[in-house]
Amino acid sequence: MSIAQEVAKNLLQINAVKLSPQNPFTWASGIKSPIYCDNRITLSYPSVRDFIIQAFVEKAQKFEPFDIVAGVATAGIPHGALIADRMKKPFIYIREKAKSHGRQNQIEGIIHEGAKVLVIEDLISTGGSSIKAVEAAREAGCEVVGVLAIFSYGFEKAERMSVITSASEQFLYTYLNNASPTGFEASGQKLWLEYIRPFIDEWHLDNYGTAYAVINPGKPYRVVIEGHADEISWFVNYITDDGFINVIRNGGSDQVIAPSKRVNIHTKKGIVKGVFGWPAIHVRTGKDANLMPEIANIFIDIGAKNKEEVANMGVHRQAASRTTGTDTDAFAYSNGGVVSALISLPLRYMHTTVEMAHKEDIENVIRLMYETLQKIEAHHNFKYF
Ligand SMILES: O=P(O)(O)OC[C@H]1O[C@H](OP(=O)(O)OP(=O)(O)O)[C@H](O)[C@@H]1O
Repeated sequence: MSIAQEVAKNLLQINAVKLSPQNPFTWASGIKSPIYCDNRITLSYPSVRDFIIQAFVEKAQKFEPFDIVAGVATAGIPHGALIADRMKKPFIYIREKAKSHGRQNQIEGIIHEGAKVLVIEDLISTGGSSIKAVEAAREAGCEVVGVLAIFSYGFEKAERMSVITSASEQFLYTYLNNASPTGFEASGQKLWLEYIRPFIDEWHLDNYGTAYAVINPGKPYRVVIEGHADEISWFVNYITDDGFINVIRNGGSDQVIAPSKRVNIHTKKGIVKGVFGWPAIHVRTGKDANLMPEIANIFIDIGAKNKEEVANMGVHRQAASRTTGTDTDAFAYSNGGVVSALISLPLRYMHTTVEMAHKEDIENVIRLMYETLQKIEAHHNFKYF
């Protein structure tokens, strides 16, 4: 008889398997089931208990080396403690969530960062309880070497445990709901760093606006996983006399999908709500019959009656940064990012023999360069945070 068959036989003999087809049991996950296997009953039968603990220990040995046995509250606690005792290992247990009183712990017992932990459950149905325990151990800086249970119902959901944990899903939503427009990614980068910190050895920022983390620093062979921290957005480009806001792209924003979108305008005074307005279908006649959204004809309405009211709400033009097509780009991208700004001169007929600029504009550009340089102090930190 295999260990699995022996365990099943024992569970049936001690009446741990309960059937109630008329009045189904509710499992921890909320699933209604005609079967309930109460593994706690095994603890009341020394010979069954001993058999199960021995089987656990044999499986646990395959996960060596590990430092700590962790029981999942509550039914995983006694089994975990017995296994730890037999293997002469430290024991901890992990609650479903942190206590609201006392020391407010989710993990009870002594753990240390970098510890290798084997998690013990009594049973796995959806895997929800085990995953929460694994996440808690990971958040505490431990490495989970495996999860063992007396049995699993073999549900696909638990067999194929998602790589997306509730903590990573929560992070994703927090990250997505945080505004992180191109050039202003610091708050998003901070959220990412906060989430990733338990998994990394060190982190850095460069002058180019990159935040990066390193695992196993100093090793000769390196692999980079790269991702964008920025969100596409729009910048306020021009405010009309009657209080409408024209925009310019910040990143690859698509004007075709802009109309009818709700908008948050981030200002020094806080968020100003607005909408991308669009003329109604029945008034789009004549030359406007096939009107398509273009950068020049999309606009944000914040309910202001004129330019002054828009300004009073804290909405102002924002200069947009982009690839310049000049050698400024080469400076900006060199040596891990060099802080660069291109100051352009307004002119007409560029690259023709009649290229012309206004003397006043030339003077103002010189002044702008001078004032800008005056503002840069020695060792000025240009990093995002
Ligand atoms: O894989 P899952 O869908 O999470 O289900 C398994 C969990 O359900 C039971 O816990 P329950 O909360 O019923 O009891 P307990 O508090 O005694 O551990 C069982 O002990 C597991 O912990």
